[in-house]
This record gives sequence, C-alpha cells and structure tokens, in this order.
Amino acid sequence: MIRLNVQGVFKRLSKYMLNYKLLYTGLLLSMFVGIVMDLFIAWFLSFVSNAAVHAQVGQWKNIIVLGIVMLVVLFVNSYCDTLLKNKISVNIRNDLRMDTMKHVMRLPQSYFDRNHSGDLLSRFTNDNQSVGDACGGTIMGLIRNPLLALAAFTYLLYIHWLLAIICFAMGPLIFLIGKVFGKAMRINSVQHQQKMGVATSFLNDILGSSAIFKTFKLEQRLLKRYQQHSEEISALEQTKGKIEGATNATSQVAANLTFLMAIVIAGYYVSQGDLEIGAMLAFIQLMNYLVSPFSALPGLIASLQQSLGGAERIFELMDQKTEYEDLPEDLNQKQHFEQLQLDAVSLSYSEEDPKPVLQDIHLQVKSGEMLAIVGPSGGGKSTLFKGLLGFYPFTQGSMRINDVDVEEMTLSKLRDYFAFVPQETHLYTGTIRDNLLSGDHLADDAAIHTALRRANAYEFVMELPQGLDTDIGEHGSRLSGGQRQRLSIARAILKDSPILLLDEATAALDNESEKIVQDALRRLMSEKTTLVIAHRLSTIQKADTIVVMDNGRIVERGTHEELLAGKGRYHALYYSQVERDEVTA
Ligand SMILES: Nc1ncnc2c1ncn2[C@@H]1O[C@H](COP(=O)(O)OP(=O)(O)OP(=O)(O)O)[C@@H](O)[C@H]1O
Repeated sequence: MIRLNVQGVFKRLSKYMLNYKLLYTGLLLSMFVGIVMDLFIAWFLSFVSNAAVHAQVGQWKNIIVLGIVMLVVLFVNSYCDTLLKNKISVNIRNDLRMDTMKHVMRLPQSYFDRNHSGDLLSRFTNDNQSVGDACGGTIMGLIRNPLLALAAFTYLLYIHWLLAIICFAMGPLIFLIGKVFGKAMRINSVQHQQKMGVATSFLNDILGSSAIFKTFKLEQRLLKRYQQHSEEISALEQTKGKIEGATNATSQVAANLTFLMAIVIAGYYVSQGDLEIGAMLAFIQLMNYLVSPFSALPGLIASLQQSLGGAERIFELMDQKTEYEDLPEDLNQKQHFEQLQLDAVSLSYSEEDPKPVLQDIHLQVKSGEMLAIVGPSGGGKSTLFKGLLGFYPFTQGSMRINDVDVEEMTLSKLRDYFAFVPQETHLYTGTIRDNLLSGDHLADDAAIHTALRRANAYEFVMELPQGLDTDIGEHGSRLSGGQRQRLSIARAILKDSPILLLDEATAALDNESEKIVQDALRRLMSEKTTLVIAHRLSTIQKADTIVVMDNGRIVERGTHEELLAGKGRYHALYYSQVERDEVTA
C-alpha cells in the first residue's frame, strides 16, 4: 500500500488549484451566501412562528416577500455553487490528464516493459476522477462544514447559551462515531481500488486477445479466474454495505438523540418562559446545522485521503524519469548517413539485475549495406535493436553514427536515423491513412500511394470500399496478418530514414502472403541500409555480412558463403532449415 505523503501531495495539487483562483473565489462567495441563507432559514422559522403565536397578521405580507426572495437567492446560489464546483473539477481533471499524458509520452521503454498498461490506465481514469472530485466538492465541504457549525453555534449561543453548550457536546461524539466508521470505510475502499485495478488489468489482457482464448479454449479457465476477482470485489462491496449500514444506523440514532435532547431541553425552557416558541424552532433547525457537519466531516476527510492517494499515484507517475526533456520534434529530420559502428557494447536491462544480455558486440554497417542477424531464440537479437533505437542505453562500449558518439546526440536525432518494422505489427485503431501518416504526417496521397506500391499493399488497399479511409479496427484486427505487415512496411517507407531495422516476422503467413511480404522487404532492403533479424535464412543470402548471435554474443560472422564454408553454427542452422523446408514442401 502507498504510504501517503499528505503534505507533499497537497502542495503539488494546490499548484493546479491555484490556476483557478477566480473560480474558487466565486465558490467561497457562494459558500458564504449558502451559510448566511441557512442561518436566515432558522431566523425565518422563528420569525414566522412568533408571528403566528402572537397573531401578527400584518407580518404575512413581509413573510411572503421574504420567502420569495429567499427561494430566488437559494436557487441562484445553489446553481452557481454546483456549476463552479463542476467547472473546477472538470478543469483540474483536464490539466492533470494532459500533464500525465505529456509525461507518459516521454517515458522510456523500460517503464512500459515494467508496468502493466491496466495500472497506467487506472491513473488516467479512476485516480484522475477522484482527484477532480476532491478539488471541487470535497475540499469545499471540508471548509464549509466547520464554518457552518461555527456560525450555527454562535447563533445558538445568542438564542440560549446554556442550551447551546449542552447540545454542542454532542458534536464530538458524532464526529468520533464517524471517524471510527470512516477508518473502516477507507481501508475497505483502498482494498476495493486495488482489487479493481487487478481485475481491470486482467480484463485488459484477455479482451485484447480474444483469438488466443478462443483457440486455446481458455474460456472456462478465464471465466473461473474472473469469477474469483469478481467474487473478491463483491465481498468487499458487501463489507462496504455493512459498514455503511452501521454508520447510517449509528449516526441516525445520534442525530435523533440530539434532536430529542434539543427538543426536550428547549421545551423545558419554553415551559419555564425562558424561551419563545419561535426561538425553540430556530434552535432545532440550528441544531441540524451544528450536528450535521460533525457527521459529514469524517466521510469528507476519508474521501479527501482517498483522493490524495489517487493524486499521489498520478504524481508518482509524473516523477518517473523521462527519456526526453521536451517532447521530440514532430517532423523527422532528414539525416545524412555514412556508417554505423558499435564498439564493445554491452547491455543489461536493469540495475537490479546487472547480468548483461548483450556482451562485447562489435559491428560496422556502411551506407547501402545489409547486415543480417540470426541465431537461436533469446540470443539477444531484438535487444540489439532496442539498444540501437535508444530504448535501453548500452551499459558499456560506444555506438557511433558517422563517427559521432550517440551519447552526444539527442534521442530524437538518433531515432531519425532509423525506420523500424517490428516483428509484431502495431497498428493503431483508425483508418489506413491515419496509420500511414504516423510514418510522415505531411505525406500527400501521391507519396502514400508510392509507399503502398513499394510495400506491395496498393492493390489490396484500393480494393477496399473506402480505400485509404477504411477503418481497420482495434490494432488492425479487420485486416489479414500479411496485410497488416505490408502496412507496417509502408509506414516505415514513408518515414524515409537512412537505416531500416527489420525484425522479420516469425508468424506463419500462408505461402502466398509470405511471398508478397518477402518481395516487399527484399525491395526495401536493396534500396536502404538494412539491419535485419532474419528467421528465414533464404532472405539474407545476399547480405553483406551475417552475424550469428547466441547468449548475447556474436559467435560467428561472414557472408553466406563464408559461413557455410566454415561449417559452424550458421551452417547447422541453414541446413536444418533447408531440411525442414524440403519436408514441408
Ligand atoms: N524488457 C526486458 N527486461 C528484461 N529482460 C528482457 C527484456 N526483454 C528481453 N529480455 C531478455 O533478454 C534476453 C534476449 O532477448 P531477445 O528478445 O533480445 O532475444 P531474441 O534473440 O530477439 O529472441 P527471439 O528470436 O525469440 O525474438 C532473453 O533472455 C530475454 O528474456
């Protein structure tokens, strides 16, 4: 559980609140008007009752006018109060959301690898919502309630000081009851929030992979696991109901006890001629204003703490180290490229586990060359790409582009050198055009068509009823695997960077699609400096250099012919694949 640093969180949150000083001033004004109106109602009660008791017929005209004025003021004030609270909450939510998003956009890849997207999502949704609520209603409630109690108490003192002090003693008792239940409620709500987070992450995982749970027939097992989450949530909600029930019952008894006490004692003073009947009615009304803040306060405090917990989770995210100071430039800058060189580079994923995943890698790629990387699974091929793209920094050695150490370059410039076609295609929900424009957002239709042609994707896109404007569904789910890959290639073509990083898909495409995709890739490789992670060795026979990686090291290097002649790892890998192809042919 997060240990809440209330002061620190509140200080940071207050910076957001101070942006809306004018709205808060309006809200404070409406709060004062509200309190004055509450006292006025108590006075009005006594005024009407006294007029009735003393048969002051002449007062009825005044009473009606006052009543109408009171209703109008109440209406306007209540409308403004709700509007202002909502405006503040909405604005602060928006500011926080945007700041969170700006920060998330600059987080390094390691953060996304370490944390579940469901957890990140909940900071944008639940936490954001709760913080917004706190900045509007909760905080104003925390100011208003003590002020209302104080104002009511002062008025009560004015009416009958002894009676006021007797009744005031009930306040702390009610506060204490609320506090005890408030604590139980808070613990319950923190547990509920955590369980909801786990259940949301679980849902996030399975709903995004319906094809997997269908093919692996995981429905029953997933349902059982979800049932477990759901039952745990229900159990906590049941407990919440019990705590709420106990709180309501106890505070109702306490409130009625206070009411009875007030009415009995006040009645006694009336019978003694010490108090007018109108004053007694005003007194009972004021008792409500005195007591209800005490019962509301523990709930408000608990709710504020819960919201501050949400704020702390948001700020904790915003405190994560980013890889960029400012968001990188939107436009890809054209970079001149001559050569890429890695000297003795190593990489480990985390400081906690410093075991290097890449060790002592030496590579050189000149403009126009093709370097192929092959080797067994887990050998470090994708990690090498992550290092090149600056997703994870190389922990030792140096990476130089055109003889400039990349340490001296911004990440944005480094990434301008590379276009990347990952193994799994990541397309966004939206149209084909939206996805392609993420390669170059200024590309016109002519450039898009050229890229599609070079990626062997032009025909299928044009055959779709809405062409480039076809909505491809979540992650491109309405397209075939091969079509998605070709769009991913077209996107990389549009980026038009000097070096192409290609993580060849291992996913089995049917022969026809594979041929089309391979054809597009081959064309692309011949035009650009390419580093390709190859699983099908048939595509890389023309590579200038092939390196075999195993256990984070380069264990062999040479051309296709040299490596075959060496009869080492590549030779074994190649012939095992040839045999497999012959068997499947
Ligand atoms: N984000 C990560 N954090 C920690 N370790 C990781 C991370 N990603 C990969 N690894 C580890 O690094 C090692 C190399 O993985 P890598 O993905 O580079 O292998 P690969 O050669 O590309 O494998 P494949 O051919 O199966 O894609 C593996 O042991 C893997 O468990």
